[in-house]
Order: sequence, then structure tokens, then C-alpha cells
Amino acid sequence: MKQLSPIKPATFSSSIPLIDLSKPDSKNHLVKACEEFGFFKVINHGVPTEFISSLESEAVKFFSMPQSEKEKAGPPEPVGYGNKCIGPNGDVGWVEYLLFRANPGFDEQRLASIFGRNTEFTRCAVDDYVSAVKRMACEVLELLADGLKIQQRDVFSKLLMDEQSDSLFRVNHYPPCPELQGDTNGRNLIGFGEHTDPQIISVLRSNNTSGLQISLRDGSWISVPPDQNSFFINVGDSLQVMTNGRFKSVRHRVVANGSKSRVSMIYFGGPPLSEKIAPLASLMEGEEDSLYKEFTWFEYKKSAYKLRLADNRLGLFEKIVA
Ligand SMILES: C=C1C[C@]23C[C@@]1(O)CC[C@H]2[C@@]12CC[C@H](O)[C@@](C)(C(=O)O1)[C@H]2[C@@H]3C(=O)O
Ligand SMILES: O=C(O)CCC(=O)C(=O)O
Ligand SMILES: [Fe+2]
Repeated sequence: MKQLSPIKPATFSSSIPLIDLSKPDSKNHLVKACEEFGFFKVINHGVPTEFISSLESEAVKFFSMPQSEKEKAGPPEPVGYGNKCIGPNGDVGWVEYLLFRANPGFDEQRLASIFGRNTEFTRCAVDDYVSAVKRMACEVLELLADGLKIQQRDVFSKLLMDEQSDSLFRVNHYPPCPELQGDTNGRNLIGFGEHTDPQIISVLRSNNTSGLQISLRDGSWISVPPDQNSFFINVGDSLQVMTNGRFKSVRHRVVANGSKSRVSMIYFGGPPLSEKIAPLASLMEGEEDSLYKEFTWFEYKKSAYKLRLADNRLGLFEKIVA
């Protein structure tokens, strides 16, 4: 197994855009946040607290089972339980996780084998949570379409609503890292290595343990103060392409903690496999050229899964402009 690599500490930031979904002008703030950061925090999100707490307690129960029991739900090829190894190409982190397809009814058998006799409750907990989060993601995407003055409000959200949408749901658990216990040198170790998310949009909720960091345009890293009552949203690679680079897919990572466990749940809203991912004609101004070669989500995903976490996956699809 490869060593977890030490990284430089980042500063905590209060500059992360905060979007209040109950405010009438949220669409303009959303567009600005996607352009400048590709990342923002959402409050007044409408996801019921009970859905969040039920699923979190189910997850905590699962991760506290003996290792041999958890391993029965793995390896995550492509879905199921994973420990330290992320993806198929040798990436490792201080993390264990559950990964599922997010459409209702998907991976039901897998869930049944993972959660045993608790299946009914857990399946409901996952379905309730994922459908509420997906609804909120669609609302955000519709506000973004409005903010961009696109006539077809559901131009992005219809891709998540499609029955064939290739969306994922992941629950990550970062146990306290013994190597960092009592460490006074401010060292950091990687929980989940730096990357961008390939899909359209990712919606993350975590408990109150810090760890998530995002990279700013100048390449510096800032720590995201945790907030268990809010959601954090990332622009994914596909939304960057659909907006011809106007929205930025944010690089992010998670650092391990020496004393507290972090539990995060992320919904990755993706398009159907056959969907052509290309800049929207309505967003192209004048003679503006597409910055990307044409590809389908299937082609992008196939290429992404051949690469390491930190690789620039979109680079392979960028057009070389003279
Ligand atoms: C190293 C990898 C893990 C990943 C698949 C990949 O080959 C490259 C993209 C990775 C990523 C990042 C965001 C999500 O956590 C994820 C589920 C996804 O869709 O792309 C993971 C993949 C994974 O863990 O399988
Ligand atoms: O666990 C987290 O907080 C973020 C993880 C992440 O970025 C991912 O799973 O893609
Ligand atoms: Fe991510």
C-alpha cells in the first residue's frame, strides 16, 4: 500500500459564497459563485433535518461494524464498500466509503446485502435523502439557467431528472487518524486526494468535522469551515463544459483529522450515458468557439476512470486554440 502523503496546511476562509435559496435574488449570486469559485454553501435548502439525521445515524452504525462485516459489502467495483483505495488506479486516502448509483430502485440488491435485516429502513433513508437533495440540486440548476438568461429553465436539471441519469451517491467516513494524534507540527495527511468531480453538480453535506478544502483560481488552498446544517455545492466538469468554461469545476480535497471523525454524504448529479456534453448554443456569444471537443458522458466517464484522481481529466477534451 502506498504511503499517505503529507501536505501543507491551508487557511480557514470566510470568503466562501453563501447562497440563501429563500431570497429572490439568489440566481445572480449563484451565477457569480459558479464563475468565481465553482463552489458555494447553501442555506434554507428545504431538505428535511430528519432525512439528514436518519441517514447519518445509519451511516455511523454501518461504519462502526467490525471490518470483516463491512468488507462483505466490497470491493466497490464499481459500487459498494471501499477502504482507503479510491477508484481503480492506485489512489489511496485515509477514508472508507459506500458508493451507490443514485436513481431510485438502483442497487437495491446491493443495499440489501450491505444492510441485512435493516434494509427496509436504510433503503428508505437513502431514497428519502437522495430525492430531497436531488430536488434541491434541480432547483439550484434551474436558478442558474435563469441567472444565465437561458430560456429553457430545465436545460441542466432535466439531465438529473432523466430516468437514465447516471448519478451517484457516496457516504465517506474519515476516522481520526492515529498518525496525527497529538501532532504539534501542524502536519496534514490526505483523506481524499485533490480532484474535480466529473459530473454536472455535486451536493455535499458533512457533520461538524473540518477537512474539506477547495483550491482558488490562484492555486492556493482554503479550508471550508464545516456546517452540518448547510449544504456545499460543487460545479462539476460537465457543467464547466456546458457553459463553455464560464463556470469553473472546482478542485477540492479532504485532509484527515487527528481527533474527530468526519462523515460526509455526496450526491453526484450526472447526465444519461448517451448525453452529448457540449457548450449550450444559447450561451455562445457572437463568434465564440467551443473550448472542447465533442464527447458523450459515456466517453468522458470511460476516459476519467482510466486516470488518477488528481489528473486533469478535461485536458484531454480541450481544443487546442491557435
Ligand atoms: C480515481 C478515480 C476515482 C473516481 C474515478 C477515478 O478514476 C477518477 C474520478 C474519481 C471520482 C471523483 C468524484 C467522485 O467521488 C467519484 C465517485 C466520481 O464520479 O469520480 C470518484 C470516482 C470513484 O471513486 O470511483
Ligand atoms: O468527503 C468529502 O467531504 C468530499 C469527498 C469528495 O470530494 C468526493 O467524494 O468526491
Ligand atoms: Fe469530490
